[in-house]
Amino acid sequence: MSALRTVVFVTGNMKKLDEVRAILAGSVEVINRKIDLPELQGEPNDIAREKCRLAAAQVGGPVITEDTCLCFNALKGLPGPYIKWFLDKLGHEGLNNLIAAYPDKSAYSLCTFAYSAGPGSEPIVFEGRNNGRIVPARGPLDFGWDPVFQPDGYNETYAELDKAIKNRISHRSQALGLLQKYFETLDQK
Ligand SMILES: O=c1[nH]c(=O)c2ncn([C@@H]3O[C@H](COP(=O)(O)OP(=O)(O)OP(=O)(O)O)[C@@H](O)[C@H]3O)c2[nH]1
Ligand SMILES: [Mg+2]
Repeated sequence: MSALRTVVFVTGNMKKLDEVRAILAGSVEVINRKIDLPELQGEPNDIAREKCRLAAAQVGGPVITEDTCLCFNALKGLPGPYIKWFLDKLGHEGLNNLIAAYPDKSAYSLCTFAYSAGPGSEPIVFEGRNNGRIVPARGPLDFGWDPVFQPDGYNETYAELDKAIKNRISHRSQALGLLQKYFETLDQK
């Protein structure tokens, strides 16, 4: 049996790390470097690539990074990559209030993983997206905006869903599925 691939995941967010480890369990071993990387402003894809370039330079080897957005359709995709600061300042109720004047409560969670083979090596990105809607907070409050995001096809918010179900359907697991496929192509070379 071949040894598990090992990757360094640069993130300051231990909740992300837990989910990534759970989703990749048995296929990839994830080592964490806890660096809160500066983030460029702009489109999610560009933010994800730049974050990965910085991470590869700091670590001096192959890395993955991840950037998560929560996008409200009524606001044409905002707060998007700025959700961390909106959540921090406004809280769950404030996120609901942002779209109170709009009948459209639909939203999507977007996760962009980026992989760089090392310093100077152009990052490759893998995107996962899950559609849903913004609801008043329900469920445990231990991870970000999970209590206000209800994925399509479910009566529960991400926070209320069993962790195994969230990890099967989430933005994060879809993006990681693509990353895993990419790693498989590398293994075949
Ligand atoms: O309820 C949630 N369910 C999720 O599945 C999820 N994934 C990320 N987040 C939050 O959304 C912002 C993204 O910002 P972000 O991508 O810059 O992350 P971060 O700064 O925390 O870590 P990192 O940039 O060091 O990796 C941060 O507030 C994260 O806590 C989530 N909240
Ligand atoms: Mg961040």
